[in-house]
Amino acid sequence: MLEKDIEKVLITEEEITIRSKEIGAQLTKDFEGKTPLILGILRGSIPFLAELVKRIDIHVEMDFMAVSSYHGGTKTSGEVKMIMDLDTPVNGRDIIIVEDIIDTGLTLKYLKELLEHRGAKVTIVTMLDKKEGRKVEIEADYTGFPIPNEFVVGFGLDYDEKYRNLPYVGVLKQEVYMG
Ligand SMILES: O=P(O)(O)OC[C@H]1O[C@H](OP(=O)(O)OP(=O)(O)O)[C@H](O)[C@@H]1O
Ligand code: HPA
Repeated sequence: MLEKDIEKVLITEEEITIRSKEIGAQLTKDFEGKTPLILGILRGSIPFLAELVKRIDIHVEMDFMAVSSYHGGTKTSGEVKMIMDLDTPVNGRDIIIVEDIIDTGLTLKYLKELLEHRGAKVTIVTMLDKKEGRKVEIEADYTGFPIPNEFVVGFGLDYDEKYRNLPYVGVLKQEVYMG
């Protein structure tokens, strides 16, 4: 049903599962002896976060923040808005931010600076990295997949709040944007 709107699949469900296991194993090693706070950024990160946390074999805590830099469609507004903040102190904590994608970098730069300002030690994990989209300098510590400069949907990523529930990452057919 939804598949009819997809031009091409960029990353399959199986590839995401395999990569999540690899990153989870790496985080398990790198954070051994610590209890990091896994911080999911709503809403897009949820499917990837769910894959990833199952592969981390140390104690973690989980929390969520919601910010928004997109007002629907495929264009960024250039400004990041806080929608839902943490209500616990993070001073001195190891925080692992989990994101679905870094594109312009605006969202993560804002979040990283905010949390560091509050005294946290911030590590960034992203499922996708669209390097050509960058407007500000920010790098992930762990990346699932680099992707080309195309608008993608699926596995959490939306177009106008739709397609988040696709079990893979893909590119929409042009006619979908034309309505
Ligand atoms: O690097 P950037 O250009 O800032 O883009 C990345 C951010 O944009 C999307 O979120 P969005 O604000 O659309 O919210 P959502 O997760 O609810 O879709 C995505 O989930 C990232 O959080
Ligand atoms: O390519 C994208 N797709 C969906 N949401 C996004 N937010 C930033 N880049 C993207």
